[in-house]
Amino acid sequence: MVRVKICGITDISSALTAAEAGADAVGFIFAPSPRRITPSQACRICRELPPFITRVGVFVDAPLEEVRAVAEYCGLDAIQLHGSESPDYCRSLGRRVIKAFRVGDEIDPAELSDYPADAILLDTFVAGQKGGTGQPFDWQLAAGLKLSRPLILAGGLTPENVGRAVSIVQPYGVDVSSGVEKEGQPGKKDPDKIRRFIAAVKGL
Ligand SMILES: O=C(O)c1ccccc1NCC(=O)[C@H](O)[C@H](O)COP(=O)(O)O
Repeated sequence: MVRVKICGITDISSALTAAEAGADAVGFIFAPSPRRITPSQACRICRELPPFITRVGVFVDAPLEEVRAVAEYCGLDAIQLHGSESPDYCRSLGRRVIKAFRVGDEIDPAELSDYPADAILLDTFVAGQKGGTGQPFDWQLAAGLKLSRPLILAGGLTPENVGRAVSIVQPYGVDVSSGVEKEGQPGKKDPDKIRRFIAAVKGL
């Protein structure tokens, strides 16, 4: 079954809605973003979540020590990197890592395969934005992609389009942020959209 990560969580209620609806993971943004959260807020949410939900921290070119400290403090299970972090940076983290690559007109499978992450996330390239763009890329570019690590599809997914995206790309998992938010309110999740997104992926 395709796994679901609900990203850009900023409050306990949305985290619990995601967990109850069947999300496998939730994400916290520790980088400049309208969805940015402080480590102490994220820590409080992590403590309220039930077991078996993966807690993911999202960072963009943050100092290694900062990432390690936040991961330890919040009890994060995985780190998601959305910047230009080097392979050595990734190895030095000593944690499970999801590396985001932003897709424009093409995908270079060798670049993805060479990076020492536990999973590869494909997101949409939008100049000046590191993530949470709400824009899809051409899913055909990722159709048939053979990687040695799990592939997570992101970028502009919604309850309405995720079923088609999954059928084309057949990813290990999907990741959504703005597609499950209240209209025009970045960081404010819509419980109904969260439920409909997860149901669309898992056929619930
Ligand atoms: O969501 C953000 O604001 C963000 C900012 C900086 C780096 C990463 C960010 N989000 C990471 C995610 O995992 C998002 O789910 C992913 O980019 C997809 O976003 P969306 O297109 O809004 O569903």
